[in-house]
Amino acid sequence: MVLQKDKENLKTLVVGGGSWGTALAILLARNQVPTLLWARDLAQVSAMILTRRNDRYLPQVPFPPSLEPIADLEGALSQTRQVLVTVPSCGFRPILERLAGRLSSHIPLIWATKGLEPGTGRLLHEVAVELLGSGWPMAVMSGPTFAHEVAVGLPTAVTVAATESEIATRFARCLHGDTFRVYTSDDLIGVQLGGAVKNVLAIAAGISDGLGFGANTRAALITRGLTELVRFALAWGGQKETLMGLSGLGDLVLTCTDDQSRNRRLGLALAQGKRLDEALTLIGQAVEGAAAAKVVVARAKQLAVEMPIAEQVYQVLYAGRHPRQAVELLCRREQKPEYAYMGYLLNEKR
Ligand SMILES: NC(=O)C1=CN([C@@H]2O[C@H](COP(=O)(O)OP(=O)(O)OC[C@H]3O[C@@H](n4cnc5c(N)ncnc54)[C@H](OP(=O)(O)O)[C@@H]3O)[C@@H](O)[C@H]2O)C=CC1
Ligand SMILES: O=C(CO)COP(=O)(O)O
Repeated sequence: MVLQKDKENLKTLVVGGGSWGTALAILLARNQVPTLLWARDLAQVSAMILTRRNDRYLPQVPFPPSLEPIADLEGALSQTRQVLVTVPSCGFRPILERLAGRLSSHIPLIWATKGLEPGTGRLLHEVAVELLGSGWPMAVMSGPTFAHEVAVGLPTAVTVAATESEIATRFARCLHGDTFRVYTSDDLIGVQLGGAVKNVLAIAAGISDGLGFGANTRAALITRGLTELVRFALAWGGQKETLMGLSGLGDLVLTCTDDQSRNRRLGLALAQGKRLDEALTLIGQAVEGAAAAKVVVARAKQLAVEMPIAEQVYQVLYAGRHPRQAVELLCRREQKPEYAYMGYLLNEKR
């Protein structure tokens, strides 16, 4: 149990001043958790101190009094009781390399990043274990959460999975409030894979809608996408219940169906004939599914898991396949029983 007094003692450092880091810092501070928000760009930090908003990534949402933007990462670490990393997956290792050696061993590391390590395809907790050591208290939060909706206080629910239940419970209490609900879990693998793979599938949903296909197609993509996600996560050691929960199905539905999603918007732009680099520049924010498509497809091959939708997204992004042809190829796949993947759901060996 974390009392209000304890929350006030749980000064939290949010590392990453993008839309998600800012929304979470606002949420924590609104819950009376003293919160430091670090961004790598000094000019951005100075502007946030001056205007008490993040005009670059989350305009219109004022900072609560207990939120303090900060430019000195090392100085911030010396004051903090827990660290929440919110940079995109490409920045995860570099940030942890800066934190390692400066972070005291009892300070939990939590991240809200959704992705695998670009290049290696490793889970982010594997990167964290490599850099901080295996006994380090760590947790990941994930779920259906658009930053703006969280920042303005619309009701939202997430999952926090941790190496120790006490870490998850303590962090959950810091986030928990009238409009924010946190469920805890011990399935770090499942929670991370849900967040990483849904981004790839949201690109597929965007492509489908951008091509003018209908609600039937979108529902089929989400459902068959979930099948791929479950197969992949079970083969990796995740738990099926996790994939049916907020960090799996919940986030998949959210991201595939609403244009607040940057991954979905990437798919829409590709379907309209934009090149990948053009579309990414236009969106101008983290689009994790673009990097995730590469490593998810490579990992699926290693694990001998079929992921036809992710494979087609990869082909459109990196092999010049026309989006319309990708959809045709998916439809023309050999006929099979819907539950051919049931062995995975029952945790049977293939
Ligand atoms: N936005 C959302 O609704 C949600 C996002 N997420 C996840 O959160 C993560 C961050 O996304 P989000 O905040 O939306 O992204 P944004 O594009 O809004 O912001 C990215 C932020 O990360 C910073 N950054 C980028 N690379 C590095 C790096 N190498 N080192 C330090 N900082 C870096 C950027 O700094 P600069 O401005 O200087 O480039 C910027 O502050 C992603 O994994 C995303 O999937 C999860 C749930 C919801
Ligand atoms: O993760 C998110 C919602 O849960 C944000 O989705 P996008 O990164 O696609 O914008």
